[in-house]
Formats: sequence, structure tokens, C-alpha cells
Amino acid sequence: MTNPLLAVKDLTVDFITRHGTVHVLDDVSFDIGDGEIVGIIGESGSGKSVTAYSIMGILDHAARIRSGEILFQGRDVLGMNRSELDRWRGKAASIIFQNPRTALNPIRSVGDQIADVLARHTPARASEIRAKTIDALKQVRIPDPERRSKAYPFELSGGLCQRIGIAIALACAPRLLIADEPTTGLDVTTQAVIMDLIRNLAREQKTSVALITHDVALASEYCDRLIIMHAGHVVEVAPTAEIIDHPRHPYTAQLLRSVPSLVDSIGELQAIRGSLPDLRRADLPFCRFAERCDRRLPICDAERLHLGPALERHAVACRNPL
Ligand SMILES: Nc1ncnc2c1ncn2[C@@H]1O[C@H](COP(=O)(O)OP(=O)(O)OP(=O)(O)O)[C@@H](O)[C@H]1O
Repeated sequence: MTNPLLAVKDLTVDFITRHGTVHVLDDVSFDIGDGEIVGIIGESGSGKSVTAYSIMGILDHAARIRSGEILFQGRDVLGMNRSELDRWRGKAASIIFQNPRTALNPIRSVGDQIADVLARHTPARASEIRAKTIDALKQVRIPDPERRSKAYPFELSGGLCQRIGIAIALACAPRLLIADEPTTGLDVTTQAVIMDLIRNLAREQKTSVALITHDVALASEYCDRLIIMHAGHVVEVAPTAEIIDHPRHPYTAQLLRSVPSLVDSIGELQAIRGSLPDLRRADLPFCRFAERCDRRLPICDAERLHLGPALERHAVACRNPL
């Protein structure tokens, strides 16, 4: 991809814990283009959130970025100092979290929380900020926005709280929105409303979206391209239809076979074999899927195969792909 909006290159992140070093991300590389909606998919523990937090500069203090680059419009995000990051976050890139209620400040009205973000990034008079706050609430289809702006998170449903999260994230029309499991915990109807809202607003504002989810069916419905992660490696990247029709990595194929809406008959439905390797192991195999893989070859254990920084249209990190 020429001049992507975001380029993550060979990102390697460990966590230092009392029980040892956890090798969470290992040479993670991918791009996100202007206006694209990209799904980052994988089982729980595959490193999706750590990737998102690395991009946003909000990693836990136990994290160590061992190597790699995160370039946003060519600018090195990892090299930004605190005040540069504060200006960049919210204005250029923002994030919405899984649990909207805990992500919001419980003791500040939702209108004030939107106004705070606007005031931080756009110098304007209080009356203008107030008008923009109401506009932001209207944009996420909050009924009776004047009244709701004075509400506290505990007074709103989970779905309404997530709309507030979206309003805060999109208040300054960022170029990149990271949506980290934005619909987990919401009922199915509300999930669809929230996802439609994210997609439509992103398209209107030309905001790129990284949708982080373990829900392959959801990602396949909303994303242009999918990035498949397994145990801290990116194993496959391709346009959504291509990956759904012709998965090439054995892990992707197993992942797709575990999704009821993506198999032709119930008889084809299969659980993913085995479990993720313990990321504290010092002897992690080059291919972290090898121990779960029925296509493993001797060469898989001999040397690491990288997806590479310049990703092809359909890239797969496997010695013996389908
Ligand atoms: N602060 C931390 N200290 C130690 N290990 C951590 C920490 N944060 C994350 N990890 C480990 O990093 C790995 C990846 O976690 P991450 O939350 O990114 O996974 P995920 O793919 O987003 O999963 P989920 O869908 O459950 O959120 C896991 O093994 C997790 O235990």
C-alpha cells in the first residue's frame, strides 16, 4: 500500500510480570489505508488490544516495546513525547472501548465529557463548544440531546453509553478510529445499531477504522480487509471476501470453520483445536500455531517466516498454506 494512513512495522512488545516475561507481540506488521475499515481478528489473548494500546500510546507500565515502528501519516508515533501524544490522541486518532460504562467518567455529565475533548483540541468560545456538543450528540442519534447532555453515565443504557463513547471519539473528526470490541456486552439489536453508526459516521468523515473483535461474522459484515492474529503474530491479511472464500493460513481456516454463520451446514462447524501457547515460554516455536497445526512441516520449526513490512494484497505467514 503506498503511503498508508497507519503503518505498523515489526512491532514487538513484552510484558514484565512477577511470573516472567510475556512475549505478547512478535514482529507485528500491517497497514491501514485512508478511509478503510479493517478488522483485527483473533481469539482472546491473541494480542489485538495490546496492538491497539501500542498505537494509542496507552500501554500498561509493565509493557516494553522491544522494537518496531508505528507510523501515522509517516510520523513516528512511538517517538512522540507526552504533549505531542496528548495533542495527537483525540484529534488524529481515537479509541472506543469494550465497556462504555467503565470507559466514561462516572462523575461527569456526558455532555461535559464531549465538551472536554472539543475544548482540548479546538480553541472556541464556551457557547460554540456547547453547540458542537449538542451536534455531536445528534450525530450519534441520541434522542433529546439537550436533556441527555446533562445525564451521567449511570442514567443511560449500555447502548446509549456506547453512542456517547463514539461521540467523544469522533468529536474532533479523527483520521483513525480504533474500535476495541465496541459491541461486546450489548444486545444483538443494539450491536447492529452501534456498528451501523460507526460505519456510517466513519464513511461520512472519511475516518479509517480498525475494528478489533473476536467476532469473525461481525468483522466480515463491516470490514473491507481482515488482519488475522494468532498468539501475537499476524498470520494472514487480505480483503474480506477473499479471506472468507479462500483462507490460506490453517489458523484462519479453522477460525472460519468455528463460526456458525460462515459454514454451509451445521455438520461443518468445528471448534478450533488446542489452545494458544503460553506466551511466557522461553522456547516459543517460530510459528506459534505449529503445535495446533495439521499441516506442520519440518521447516516450520527451522526458521521464522515473516509476513514482511510491504504486505501483499493477500499475505500469509505459512510454509504450507492452503
Ligand atoms: N498488563 C499485562 N501484563 C501481562 N500480560 C498482559 C498484560 N496485558 C495483556 N497481557 C497479555 O497479552 C496477551 C494479549 O492480550 P490482549 O488483551 O491484547 O489480547 P486480545 O486479543 O485483545 O484478547 P481479548 O479479546 O480477550 O481482549 C494475553 O496473553 C494477555 O494475558
